[in-house]
Amino acid sequence: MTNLGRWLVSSDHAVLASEAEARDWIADVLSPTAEQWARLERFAAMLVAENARQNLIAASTVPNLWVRHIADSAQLLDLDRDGAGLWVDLGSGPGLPGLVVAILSERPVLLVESRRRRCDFLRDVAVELKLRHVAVAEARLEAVETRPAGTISARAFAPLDRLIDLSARFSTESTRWLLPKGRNAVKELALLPRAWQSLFHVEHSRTDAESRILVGQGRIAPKKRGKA
Ligand SMILES: C[S@@+](CC[C@H](N)C(=O)[O-])C[C@H]1O[C@@H](n2cnc3c(N)ncnc32)[C@H](O)[C@@H]1O
Repeated sequence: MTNLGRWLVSSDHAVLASEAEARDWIADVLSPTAEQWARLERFAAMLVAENARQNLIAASTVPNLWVRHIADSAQLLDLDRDGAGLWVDLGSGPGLPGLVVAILSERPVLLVESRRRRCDFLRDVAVELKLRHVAVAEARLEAVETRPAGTISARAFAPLDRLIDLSARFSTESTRWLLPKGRNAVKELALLPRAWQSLFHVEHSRTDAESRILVGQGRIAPKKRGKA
């Protein structure tokens, strides 16, 4: 670890450079069972097929699906090995990272997604892959009933201060925050209130040399709002 500004940053490591490397990394680090591999393959196939019907992932990323989406999601599990309790994935879209987490672990997972067609896909995958520990909240996050989250993840969901503000009510002292934030991670972190910043450190992404993942632990009090 090194210090970058006020934050501890994990050591740099080689990024996954090919689809084969992404698969090997998942196999080596997360040791999926044969059944989990089969589910992961089926999810990948369903995602590509559904992408022809609705815009779920950029077409340019399909040839690199395992690096850009599957391993990119799976790396969050590696950062949460001792995690427990409900995993809440905000703005799950096609289940990235939420469905990958559900396939590779037995953690109960709540996928929060406001768009109906995306929720239809999430439910179809959960039924087809018999992921009984997955629930889909088809709603805006703002309308989802508060419950304690063991882990909160959000990929490409909202600017950092907004996503934390919207989801703070789900956090407890033991909540782990896993927020892939691309190239602007440190900049976004620097804009947070100091009290929030201190809960986070910065990890390098395995899938993009420039991308970072904000990893935090603890309860964040939602901002106080005046009466409308
Ligand atoms: C850019 S997509 C990212 C999807 C997925 N996490 C990924 O990385 O591929 C953002 C998703 O968040 C959903 N979303 C945006 N605002 C939301 C809200 N307030 N509550 C629930 N879902 C929301 C959108 O419908 C969309 O599917």
